[in-house]
Amino acid sequence: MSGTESHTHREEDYRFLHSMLMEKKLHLLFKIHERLKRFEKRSPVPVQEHAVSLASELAEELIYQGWRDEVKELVDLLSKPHFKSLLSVHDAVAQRDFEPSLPPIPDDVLDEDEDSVKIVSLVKTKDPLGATIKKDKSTGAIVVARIMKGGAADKSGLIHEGDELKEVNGVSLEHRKPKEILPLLAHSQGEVTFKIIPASSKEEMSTNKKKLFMRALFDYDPNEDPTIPCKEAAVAFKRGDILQIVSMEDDTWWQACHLGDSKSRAGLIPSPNLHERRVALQRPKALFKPRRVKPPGGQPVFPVIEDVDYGAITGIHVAGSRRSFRLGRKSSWAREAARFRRWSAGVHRSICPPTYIEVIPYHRDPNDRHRLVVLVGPSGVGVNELKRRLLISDPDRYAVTVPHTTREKRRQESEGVDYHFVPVHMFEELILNHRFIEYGCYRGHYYGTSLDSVNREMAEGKVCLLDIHPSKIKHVYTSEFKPYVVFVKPPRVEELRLTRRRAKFVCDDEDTNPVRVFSEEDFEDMIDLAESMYSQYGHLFDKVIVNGDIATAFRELRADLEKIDEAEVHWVPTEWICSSPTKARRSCGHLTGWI
Ligand SMILES: Nc1ncnc2c1ncn2[C@@H]1O[C@H](COP(=O)(O)OP(=O)(O)OP(=O)(O)O)[C@@H](O)[C@H]1O
Repeated sequence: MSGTESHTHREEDYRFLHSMLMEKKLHLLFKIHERLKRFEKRSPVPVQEHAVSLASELAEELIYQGWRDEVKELVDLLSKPHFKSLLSVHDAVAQRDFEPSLPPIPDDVLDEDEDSVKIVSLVKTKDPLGATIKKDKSTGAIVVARIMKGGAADKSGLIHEGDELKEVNGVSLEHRKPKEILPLLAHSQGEVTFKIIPASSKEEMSTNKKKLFMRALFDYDPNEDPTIPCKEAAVAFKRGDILQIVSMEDDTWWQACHLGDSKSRAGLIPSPNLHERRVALQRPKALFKPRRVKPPGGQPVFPVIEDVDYGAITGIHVAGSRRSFRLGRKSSWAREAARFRRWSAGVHRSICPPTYIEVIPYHRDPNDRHRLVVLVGPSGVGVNELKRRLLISDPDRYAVTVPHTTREKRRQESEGVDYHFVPVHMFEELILNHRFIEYGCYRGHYYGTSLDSVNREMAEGKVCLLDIHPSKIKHVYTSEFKPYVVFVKPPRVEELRLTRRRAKFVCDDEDTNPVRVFSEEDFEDMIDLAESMYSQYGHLFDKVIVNGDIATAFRELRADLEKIDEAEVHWVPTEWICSSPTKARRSCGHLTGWI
């Protein structure tokens, strides 16, 4: 009370406070509180757990002690129902009988390499467990999506959001859909046993960087590297290999091992910084020296010409088929300019070369859309021919997009089959809204392949075959399309001569001879262009098919596409699946700039 005086100005307040603090009940409450606190500190354990039987034994004993008043009183006390109930509650608490009885953990439940697995048993009442589950898109695992406050799962404190469910009552949940699992839970009565990988242990794993994978975007051979600190400690790899990164602590040399080889010792690989520095130091080859060229009869211009190799009209399709007029258009002037483009591309690449891209496994659900198949290659190499053969081989499986155009519909053509015929203003609106993957203008008319046309085929459940210039891959390099990029490469010139003897291709309509055979120059251009495409965009290619003998190339392509479609795991860029960048991606932040 002395402490309160300065704060209480009014007499009545003071009196009220005084009477309250002097209240006997309040003092008793404090005493109880202190007792409980002391009691808690002692953490009492029951003296024994069978007070009920002890009391009845005692009562029996007492009977033989003769009926003295004290004995009689004690026997009366012990036989009172309230007292008996009190002892029985004591026993229940002492034996922790209020908790559900759980079955013993089966012996075979833990695999040796699953040391982070947790077995959780809950007693299920009629009420639901109070948790929702979902399938993790990237891993295919069943994970706890939400825990409802106050539900059985929440009260148990044993299941948490993000936990991966491996088994329910001994039934494996692998390859199961959430809707197949719910009945499993609904029908369980009494105890439900879960095998769980706790979310916390998964986080630990990722912070330990045990599960960080990168796809190599360049070839590395330690035997050719004079700067490697120790050749024996290095790991060789090829472009496209998946590496498990185990340490990024050193700025110059990372540590990694090949996918599936994690049990063996990790080795050194060049860090992105090191590889970039090295490439930047390499001087562009003298072979590709830029030259000023003059267009025929025109002003001398600096030869930066948009898409000379591909013509100014990339992306013209006739019902999804390319027209091969591009080679035919080439003049010696255009050829010279193309050479400059190759040189400048080489210089540009040497400034920011591709190094690694973080990837994660994507488990494709059979109900998911097929991946988009992108076919790229130099003009005339046979992309169209391969696409045609795929379509004929299985028209129910494969499809191509219907292009848009602003030109007049011809008599034999149908809307939505040969083209989507649209007015110019609509085409330009689609351009402004970035709805085209590729578009161009030819003889005063627009032609283009839209994202919507690809989506349409994919939504039909078809494997959509898209044939675009590699510079346009970036428009479909997203989780929505998950493109699988096939590069069709010409064989050596001798084989081209042999295989293309009878082949003809469609040239520019303005050409005197719109359908003509390949010339030596065409072969040279095709090989040159393939080389520059590979060096500039090779990091985006998932598969390279050499189109020498057409039947062999077609068989290889079809088998590869079937294999991809059936594959359980697809290693795809992490950013297609996860929205938040990991530490690793932050350290390779320039990766997104590559495409
Ligand atoms: N492996 C091959 N052997 C023989 N001829 C081939 C082979 N591949 C393609 N051809 C033929 O070469 C010509 C050009 O092929 P195609 O039209 O498929 O090329 P493309 O890559 O689609 O070129 P563009 O994009 O310029 O149309 C066609 O006559 C085609 O039948």
